[in-house]
Amino acid sequence: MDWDQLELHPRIISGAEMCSLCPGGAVCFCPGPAAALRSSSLRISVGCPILDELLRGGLPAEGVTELSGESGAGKTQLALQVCLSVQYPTQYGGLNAGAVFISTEDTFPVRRLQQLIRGQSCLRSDVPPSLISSLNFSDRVYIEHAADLASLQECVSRRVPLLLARGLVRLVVVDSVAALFRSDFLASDWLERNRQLLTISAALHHLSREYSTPVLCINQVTDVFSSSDSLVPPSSTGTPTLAPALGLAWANQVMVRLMMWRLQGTVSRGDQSSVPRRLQVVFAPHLARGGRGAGVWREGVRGLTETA
Ligand SMILES: Nc1ncnc2c1ncn2[C@@H]1O[C@H](COP(=O)(O)OP(=O)(O)OP(=O)(O)O)[C@@H](O)[C@H]1O
Repeated sequence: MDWDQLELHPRIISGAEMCSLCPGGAVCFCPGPAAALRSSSLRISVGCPILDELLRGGLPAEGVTELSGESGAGKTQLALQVCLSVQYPTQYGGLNAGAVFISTEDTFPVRRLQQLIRGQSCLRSDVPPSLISSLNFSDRVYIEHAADLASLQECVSRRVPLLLARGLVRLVVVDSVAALFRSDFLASDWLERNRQLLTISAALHHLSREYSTPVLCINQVTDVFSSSDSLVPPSSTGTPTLAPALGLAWANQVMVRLMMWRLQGTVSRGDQSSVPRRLQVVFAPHLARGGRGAGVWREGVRGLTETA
């Protein structure tokens, strides 16, 4: 499969003048993706040099980045990893601050976070061990639960701004955006659903802009039966194909879209094995399309070397 030949997204993201977040004369909530990237060349390392290379340093330190993918792809694993990375000083790819993790579906995976914290000295061999052991990682991950849209709105408009204003956090993770929109609306409510989507995304953009903070939104995928709409084959033989959930109304609010999915087979390393994954850049104003293989290990998500 030549991944770069995939028809990834219908819209064009090219010049500094084009704001992909506010198409068609809609009310503009944002400075546009290129402006957001111009204002800061800072990136948050995702904790692995191979994946950072794909992302030209990591996640942009401003704007809304979406990570979508099928269940079990490793989206939450990568998001947790970034919640730790952001705590390092900037020379190690962090922003020297904590993260707020808004969980909308499952209970927050506390034990897995603790395992990832213990694995930092293995994952982050670029960081002095004394620095790793001096950081109280778990004290700087703030967990919020939002079981419905009203709670999410309350969270992003009241509690999260307090954390940001006090300088306690510099990363907002929402895991996941799709869950609430799937549970709170019937298919016939699409107009109200889109209105709520824009309200939530406006609040997230406001947080990002006001506090110079990156927002990472986890999204799920839906089956797509038209080949022209499809983004990703779930496997080499797979039909139907998969596309991020929530449609174009949401896609147009996102500055960077990444996808992650499981491939077939197994990769091994020492006493561990993993289902191989792929992290793919679907669109981003500063990145070429491309992807890298990855595995989920005890210490976290790592890109695979070409020979792995
Ligand atoms: N301790 C661990 N060691 C190795 N791999 C792990 C560990 N914990 C989880 N994983 C891997 O991560 C996968 C789950 O990843 P994750 O929870 O990030 O999925 P997801 O993409 O967020 O899925 P969903 O949309 O269902 O929440 C497991 O299926 C397993 O392969």
